[in-house]
Amino acid sequence: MKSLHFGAGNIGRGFIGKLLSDSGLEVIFADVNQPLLDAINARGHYPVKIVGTESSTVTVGPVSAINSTTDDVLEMIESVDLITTAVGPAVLDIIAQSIAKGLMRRLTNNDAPLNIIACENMVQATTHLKHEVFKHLPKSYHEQVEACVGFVDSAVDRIVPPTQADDPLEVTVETFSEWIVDQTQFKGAIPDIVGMELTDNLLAFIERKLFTLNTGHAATAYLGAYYGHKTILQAIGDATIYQQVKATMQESGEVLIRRYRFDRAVHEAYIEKILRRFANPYLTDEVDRVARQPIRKLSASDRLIKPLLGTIEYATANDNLINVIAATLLYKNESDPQAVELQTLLNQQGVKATLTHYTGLDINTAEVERIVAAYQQLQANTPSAG
Ligand SMILES: NC(=O)C1=CN([C@@H]2O[C@H](COP(=O)(O)OP(=O)(O)OC[C@H]3O[C@@H](n4cnc5c(N)ncnc54)[C@H](O)[C@@H]3O)[C@@H](O)[C@H]2O)C=CC1
Ligand SMILES: O=P(O)(O)OC[C@H]1O[C@](O)(CO)[C@@H](O)[C@@H]1O
Repeated sequence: MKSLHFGAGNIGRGFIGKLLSDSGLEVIFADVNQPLLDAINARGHYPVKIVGTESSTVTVGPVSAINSTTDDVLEMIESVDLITTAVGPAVLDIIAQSIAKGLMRRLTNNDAPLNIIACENMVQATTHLKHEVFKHLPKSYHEQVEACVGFVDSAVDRIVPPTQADDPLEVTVETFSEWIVDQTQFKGAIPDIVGMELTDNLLAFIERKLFTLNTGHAATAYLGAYYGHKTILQAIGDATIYQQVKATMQESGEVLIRRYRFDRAVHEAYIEKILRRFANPYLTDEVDRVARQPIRKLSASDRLIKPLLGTIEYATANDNLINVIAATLLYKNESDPQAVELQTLLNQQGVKATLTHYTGLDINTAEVERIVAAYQQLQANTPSAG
């Protein structure tokens, strides 16, 4: 079997590409980073360092790579058995056009089933990709694509920070990994991929990961930035932050327990495990990586506002979520375009208008007032640098 993976980055090489290769699939990466593509093709394999209490280095390959912006991708789509992505939610709309063109070429002479799995930190990312692909498909293709192409939603969980190694292909990953896919959305036989778990209740798993790992990680990052920490390890090692992160995850966890009837003790243990993952001393993860694109993370369907809306729905505690959202508004990073845009709007329109603009929260809700008050309190008590 042959698979095409869009995005030869941290997750692409460190997680999804590794699982596909470990399962015996021929892996072809599509990316826009030409030096990265050239390095992959020059060696045909790359090292993955797996770090935790037990650390090891494994070699992933044979692999090859093509440029995502060329017709090579269209040709590859004609013959592959599986497409996966890890490009970042915003890039899905870009690759959708290439996928649509590739499908049009494929379906003229190949109606074998093809499954597409977007592996992004985004709820139902593949369903979104499907809608974008269909925008670029003439209506005459819609029925055939619906019959032959599965767009499979997934939840992806492994912390993979940018490599610190001299070798640009080396990627360092934590021991933990979880890739869960919606088994009801496949067309044809479900590929047997080691580490790919099947479920018919994906939304519960997506929200469990988004509301626990990503919410907790965002809390660690934005509180870490506020208190002047550079790495996640430093931030989670700060007792003040640790307690607030844990309490935030418990608030978002209460929503999951009520919504999906999760076992309370099991979920508490899941939170504790994620806190230990954040404190992995072998993983060098930057606050700025986890805090990247704060506007995306303040959106209504993402890791901060979606759980907050759940606390409103179930009338449960949310003081810590409120405080983390306020800390997010204080996040500054001149090299992150979304962080710059956020601060610009705050300076131009003030907190309340900026908050409601990006989060979609109703300006008249008590939570908006409370976030503004928390923002002002944090601003007044900003820790001195150094
Ligand atoms: N890094 C992590 O720990 C985790 C990340 N994720 C998610 O995985 C996705 C990727 O994240 P990372 O691997 O960390 O990012 P990354 O920045 O390391 O990798 C993204 C890759 O996509 C490539 N790319 C950009 N535009 C492209 C295009 N048009 N066609 C093909 N490739 C293109 C980039 O050159 C880069 O190599 C994101 O949705 C992220 O939220 C999910 C779980 C863990
Ligand atoms: O990739 P994003 O959505 O910008 O945020 C990084 C998040 O992804 C992860 O890498 C894993 O989901 C976490 O480390 C972090 O919460």
